[in-house]
Amino acid sequence: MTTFQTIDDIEPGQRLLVRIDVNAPVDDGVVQDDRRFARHAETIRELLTDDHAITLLAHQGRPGRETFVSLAQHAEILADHLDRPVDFVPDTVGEQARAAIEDLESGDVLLLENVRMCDGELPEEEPAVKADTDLVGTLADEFDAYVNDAYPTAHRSHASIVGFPVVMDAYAGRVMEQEYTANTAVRGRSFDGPVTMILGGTKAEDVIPVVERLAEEVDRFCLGGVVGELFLRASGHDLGYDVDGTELFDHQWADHGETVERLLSEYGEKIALPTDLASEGGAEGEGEGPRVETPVDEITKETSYLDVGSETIERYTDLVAESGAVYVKGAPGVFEDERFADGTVEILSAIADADCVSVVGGGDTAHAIELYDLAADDFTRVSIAGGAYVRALTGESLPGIEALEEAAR
Ligand SMILES: Nc1ncnc2c1ncn2[C@@H]1O[C@H](COP(=O)(O)OP(=O)(O)O)[C@@H](O)[C@H]1O
Ligand SMILES: O=C(OP(=O)(O)O)[C@H](O)COP(=O)(O)O
Repeated sequence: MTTFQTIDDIEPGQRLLVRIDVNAPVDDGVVQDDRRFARHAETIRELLTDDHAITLLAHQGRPGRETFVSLAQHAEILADHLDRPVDFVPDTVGEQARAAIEDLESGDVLLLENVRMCDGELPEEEPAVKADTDLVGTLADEFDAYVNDAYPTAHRSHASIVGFPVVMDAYAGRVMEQEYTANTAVRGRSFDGPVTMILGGTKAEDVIPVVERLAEEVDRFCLGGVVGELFLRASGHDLGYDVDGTELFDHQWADHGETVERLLSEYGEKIALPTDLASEGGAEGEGEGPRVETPVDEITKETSYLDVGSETIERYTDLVAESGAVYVKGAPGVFEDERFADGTVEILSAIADADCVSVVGGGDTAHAIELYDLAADDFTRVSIAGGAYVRALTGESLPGIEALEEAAR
């Protein structure tokens, strides 16, 4: 039983603004198709059967990152999934966008430009503040109702997530409804065996609070990726520093280093850290060097480590094999590069083979399942969300859901 309205509650033939999340991996400027497109295509297809005119609003990356690109390619990928045209306009809130929206007829689908290119979208602020942005004020006038299908962004108090429900009728899309219900249901379940959580990826700030919030429910946390290196740094290793211009470690350490140190001292017995890591070998300038593994005790600050090593993989997969439930958020290594995919692929394969309840979350992590031909059916659930899914596990409320609930009241 949901406490918000869904697309079942919308009268046919409306002009809808639909927020989706097709934030996808980008490889050398090329946007990669992933499960998010397929899932949102299902919602859009369902809306089209009710003769709505649909304008899609979405984001990609964050300003300053390589993944911060236009949504032109996203429109093409969506069109392939829908097997019908999806128009794209390189504007979100200006005259060009408004003209394209006004031209829309029932059964048309239009995608607006990356909403994170608009002032007012990104800083996380209260819904009333976000409702007061030019973005919300201008676009709200063009539509009969707002649909939020962007579950993977439901944990962000951004204008396109929490602003529109303040000023117009707001409904949850199918992805939002199904992901929210399924992820919330995992919380509080009891399992036949220890609960293991694999934590990795780059967004350490989304993952660090999970250790404390789930310390009661989870028996052991197996860390990898950037978050693993930050915990190794806290435990006194010469690791977890930005090298070669990366911007992954030092700012997250500055913001969360003290928390990581405290978590390690309070929950250390539950936290498994890598004992070896993999990096690129070979002399500088030689091109793609081979994978080289180094025990963490011999590691130096000057090298970028891109995967957990074989000894760590064996420890983690042994823990997985004896688990009653395994949750995953974030990849243990840079699996997009085959040399550094062992940790991610072997740990995911061990979970797929284990006789346990398994939930894998995170846009990038879920992408690894497709990239390496693992069967999604071998997992109990593959969520298209990362940060939002772990918050659902911890019982923390999601601003995007709260906004829909408030609109329903
Ligand atoms: N040691 C590492 N250094 C840099 N990037 C890493 C490392 N380990 C994993 N990653 C990257 O983390 C990404 C996933 O991070 P994140 O966005 O936090 O997870 P998700 O999207 O699954 O929620 C992967 O694409 C992977 O390349
Ligand atoms: O991909 C996303 O989150 P995820 O990496 O937690 O799955 C969402 O699109 C949110 O993006 P953000 O973490 O840049 O706000």
